[in-house]
Amino acid sequence: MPEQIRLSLFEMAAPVHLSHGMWTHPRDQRHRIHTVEFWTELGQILEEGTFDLLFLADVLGTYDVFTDGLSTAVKEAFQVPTEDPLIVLGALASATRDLGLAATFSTTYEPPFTFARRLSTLDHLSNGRVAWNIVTSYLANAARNFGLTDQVEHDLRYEIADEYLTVLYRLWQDSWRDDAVVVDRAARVYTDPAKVDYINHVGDHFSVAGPHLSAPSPQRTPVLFQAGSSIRGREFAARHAEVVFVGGGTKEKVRSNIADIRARAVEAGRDPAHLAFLAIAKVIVGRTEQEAWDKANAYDSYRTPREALEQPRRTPELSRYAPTHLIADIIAAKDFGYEMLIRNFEPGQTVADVLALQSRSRGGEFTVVGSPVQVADALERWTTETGVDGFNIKQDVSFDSVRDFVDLVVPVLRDRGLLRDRYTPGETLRERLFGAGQRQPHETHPALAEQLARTAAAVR
Ligand SMILES: Cc1cc2nc3c(=O)[nH]c(=O)nc-3n(C[C@H](O)[C@H](O)[C@H](O)COP(=O)(O)O)c2cc1C
Repeated sequence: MPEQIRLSLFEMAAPVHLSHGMWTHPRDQRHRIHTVEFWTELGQILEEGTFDLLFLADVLGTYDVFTDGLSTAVKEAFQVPTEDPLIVLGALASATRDLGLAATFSTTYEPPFTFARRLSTLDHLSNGRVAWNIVTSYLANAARNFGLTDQVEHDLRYEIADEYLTVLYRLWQDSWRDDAVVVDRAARVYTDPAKVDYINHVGDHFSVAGPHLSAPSPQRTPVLFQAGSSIRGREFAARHAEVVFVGGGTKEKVRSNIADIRARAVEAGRDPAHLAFLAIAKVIVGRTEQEAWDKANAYDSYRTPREALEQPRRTPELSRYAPTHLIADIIAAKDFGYEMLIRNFEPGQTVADVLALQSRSRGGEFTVVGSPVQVADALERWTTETGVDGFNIKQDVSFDSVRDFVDLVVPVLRDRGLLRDRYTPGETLRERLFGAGQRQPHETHPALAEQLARTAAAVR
């Protein structure tokens, strides 16, 4: 049986995540993101297509980085207005039964104790379907929303995040034993006090006594996602992530990103086979290739021109450089958005190489326009040639893009044995991604490795 392709839908509780301008398409439904009905409908389509999970991105500030301040971001609905993804996941826990539910949360601004409880609650309510994408946040406006004048320095953010994770692991894994809750009415013991403990963490950035307020949830530690691209970000991913989002670019670049992170995982004492990788993919499918291209061209007429949004936002303004300018030099100068260049390109490439690739792939990442068989071929080729385990699929028009994918591509993937045709009842998200019985992180993951070391020390 061939390896199954992992499918995640890449979304955000906002009218625009990455599909600039597509909210102007008459069929787009994202103006309804603040309604339970929108998420219920999306969740049901994804479960019909037996997607592994829905992933919601998040930011804690606005993109007031354009020359006109706030205006462009607000007019274009560019990641604003945006609703709290963790609350959306709560609604989805009830509206769906099997779909994995993943959201971004930043380790830079809100303390770990309350966040630990929120995720445990979601893991309980969803019967173990929750995943967390760990970010440290990159928007200056977010810093100003939390009492700071500017962002915490990049590598320090990751240092804080490391300690944040240590606190969470101790709350999730150590604080309550599996059999702590007994609900023994006759003996008048709800929870056995010998099986719940303080964590008494005192570190450079956090001081948390515990105990954790939630009883152990099905996965205890939710499935951990990460997408760092800097050296420090990759080190962090190699240590903590179970699923890593790798950027697009060329197949060679994706392959080398995966090899790099797996090698760093070995250095961190982990089994590199216990990391899965998802690449961002944009898919436009029609019943025929012609229909798909007609759709792609029609969509293009609704997009906000790339120059109006993307260049000033996340990617260096490449027009300021000579075509022969080396990517390595832009990265070394840390020009605004340089992280995207690290993720997607090789230092030896030039500005001309980047521009050529961006225009070929309509956005610098894996894009496929075609018939159902052509799309399935491309997805299959990408997994075998790069080693990614699956895709984080973007929508142009919600719900049409995912509806097309489920109606047209999913049957082909199922025929080829690349996608399940039903879910396994009662499995947690981690079991779905890493195999039956894997409810908690693998033994070499720090969530467990550190706990095992502490238990061994206590026994000695
Ligand atoms: C698929 C994907 C999803 C991401 N989602 C978010 C997100 O929701 N919120 C966020 O602040 N950053 C998000 N990022 C950005 C990364 O977390 C990270 O900040 C960025 O890749 C730069 O890496 P660095 O911090 O290691 O330099 C995402 C990146 C990728 C590739």
